[in-house]
Amino acid sequence: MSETTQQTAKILIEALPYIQRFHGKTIVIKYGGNAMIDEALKESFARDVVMMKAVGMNPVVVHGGGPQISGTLERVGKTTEFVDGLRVTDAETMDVVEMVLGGLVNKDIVRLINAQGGKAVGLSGKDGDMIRARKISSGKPDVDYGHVGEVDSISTSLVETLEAERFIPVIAPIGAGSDGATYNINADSVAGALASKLQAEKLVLMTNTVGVLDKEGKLLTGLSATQIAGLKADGTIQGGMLPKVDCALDAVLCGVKTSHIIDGRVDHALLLEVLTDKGVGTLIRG
Ligand SMILES: Nc1ncnc2c1ncn2[C@@H]1O[C@H](COP(=O)(O)OP(=O)(O)O)[C@@H](O)[C@H]1O
Ligand SMILES: CC(=O)N[C@@H](CCC(=O)OP(=O)(O)O)C(=O)O
Repeated sequence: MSETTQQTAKILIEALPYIQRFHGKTIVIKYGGNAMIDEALKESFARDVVMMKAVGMNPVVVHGGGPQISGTLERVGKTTEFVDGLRVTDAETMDVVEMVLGGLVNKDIVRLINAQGGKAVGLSGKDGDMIRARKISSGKPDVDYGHVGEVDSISTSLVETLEAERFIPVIAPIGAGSDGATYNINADSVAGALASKLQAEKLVLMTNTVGVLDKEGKLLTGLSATQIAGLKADGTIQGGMLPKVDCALDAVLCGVKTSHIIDGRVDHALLLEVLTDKGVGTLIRG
């Protein structure tokens, strides 16, 4: 047998303990809009999700689509502003967010997963009364976030029903408020809250950096709550990385075994994280 054949067998067998450990376990994956770069990468993401399902895990996908929302807003001539990583969302912007996230982006991911042989079901947080949201305050007197919400409560019965029937839930981060309004929720926050409620084995946040970087731009492979507080205080962690580390940390503090921030621009990053010895990205500990 050739050396490469042996190497292939070694790589395959390396996955065995992970397949055994994660069999029947829920893994919540946040697929960020910045990681949806091209068709080939999106296809390999979909293949990874289907592979996870095929070996007995329960992947649940929560997706973003920030750049896709911004692109559509630009096309209709509407400016958009982020404050501390969250999009200020007036009523008109909310309509666009719901159309882009709940429609285009959601159905694109569903299509990709189904094309790989999975059975994906696209949902927004409104379906099955899954996500109840409440308006958040920016804490700044001059910034009204409008329709930006945070998770008030999550019902997991729909996700659990889908999991039991071997479907793969694909969820857009939109919630309904008890005030009748629709809310735009940061996708990382939805993924974190859902992972906590499901007591998931893992939360994997896929983004467009190799992980959390220090002041010199070097990858931090592991982070504790104390280290995160320090990096936030000195401005090393900022913008979109703020809600990401916050929800990754909240999730592990609420019982999710591990949270990971990984580079979604790398082909098969998800599979490498879940099924191999190679730690990729940043691991968040409680
Ligand atoms: N310390 C840091 N390490 C890595 N990225 C950081 C850091 N601080 C801020 N960022 C920024 O956060 C971005 C990731 O957040 P975001 O753009 O919201 O991603 P996503 O769309 O995947 O949710 C990175 O591309 C980077 O510009
Ligand atoms: C309140 C808020 O900022 N919501 C996000 C929702 C999408 C998202 O989180 O997308 P990414 O994960 O691709 O950044 C937004 O409007 O962009």
